[in-house]
Amino acid sequence: MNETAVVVEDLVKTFPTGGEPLRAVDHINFTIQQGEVVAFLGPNGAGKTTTIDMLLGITAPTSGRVELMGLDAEKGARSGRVSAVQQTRGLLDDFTVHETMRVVGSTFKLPRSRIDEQMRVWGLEDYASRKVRKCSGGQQQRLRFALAMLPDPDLLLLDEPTMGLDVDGRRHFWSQMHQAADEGRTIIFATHYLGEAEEFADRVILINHGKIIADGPIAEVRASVSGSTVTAVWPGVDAAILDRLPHVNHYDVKSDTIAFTTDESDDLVRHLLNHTEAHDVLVARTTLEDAFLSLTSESNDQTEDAS
Ligand SMILES: Nc1ncnc2c1ncn2[C@@H]1O[C@H](COP(=O)(O)OP(=O)(O)OP(=O)(O)O)[C@@H](O)[C@H]1O
Repeated sequence: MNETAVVVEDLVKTFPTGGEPLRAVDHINFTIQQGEVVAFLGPNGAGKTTTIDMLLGITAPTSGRVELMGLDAEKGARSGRVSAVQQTRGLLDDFTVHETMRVVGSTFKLPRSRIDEQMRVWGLEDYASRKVRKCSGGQQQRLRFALAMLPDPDLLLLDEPTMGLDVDGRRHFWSQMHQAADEGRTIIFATHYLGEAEEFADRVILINHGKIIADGPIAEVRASVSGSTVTAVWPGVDAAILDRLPHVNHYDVKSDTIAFTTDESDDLVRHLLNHTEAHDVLVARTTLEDAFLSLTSESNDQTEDAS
């Protein structure tokens, strides 16, 4: 059964500024099927949080439509089928950890056993009676995860979920999310950590300046930035020589090392070693990070050209 979890149609959000309104989300469209794990990637200010806030019904779209599990955003959030972990919101400072869990559990009429289980799963028992404001950032984040999982949601929306977590916390979080995904839940997360997207997501939606600039399986997005990176040590090489090299799409000079992107790495390596002074030549396949940098810089160029 492949139910549609999320539909986003021609979604726009503009914010007033002193002058020209700021279009934080600019006519985006996507559909996510139940059971997909999707990473929203994008540089600071790309529009990831604004998009997630519209999915959650926290921010009203300027125009366009959002549907979650067949419900509009607000009803989706109220139903308990959709849960969120957000960067800063969602906790009351003067409640203890256990009280917070109980209050949220009672709004969904959950049995005590479910609350105890999630306290255990997220390692909250050791500081159950601590006030939220006295918990560390990582402990508060664990509480947010426990609260999000409490109603056994079908869809999880996570805005930079592992920010501020130590290595153990991060590992524990992702192992729980792996389990949640294996159970067929849909997971959408915004992240700056390309490694997390690469390791965990089936699909990546790359956002820049409020627009989707790539959407697809990680391997496809990586491959859309064609070819490989070839690096070589070549002290004092002239730009005029680099400009004339065959088989090169693009190059960057960092002191004595030149990084080339190419679709024909074998031919380029052969040329460099046989016909030039370059040495210590290395070939690496394009990483998601290369794709991310290349696609965002292309879209920055287009935005500059348009303005
Ligand atoms: N309430 C608001 N009022 C005015 N501008 C806003 C508001 N919220 C966000 N913006 C602007 O909208 C743009 C997108 O912001 P958003 O927080 O969605 O980006 P992001 O991709 O989540 O960034 P980050 O990775 O830094 O968290 C930014 O330019 C931001 O300054």
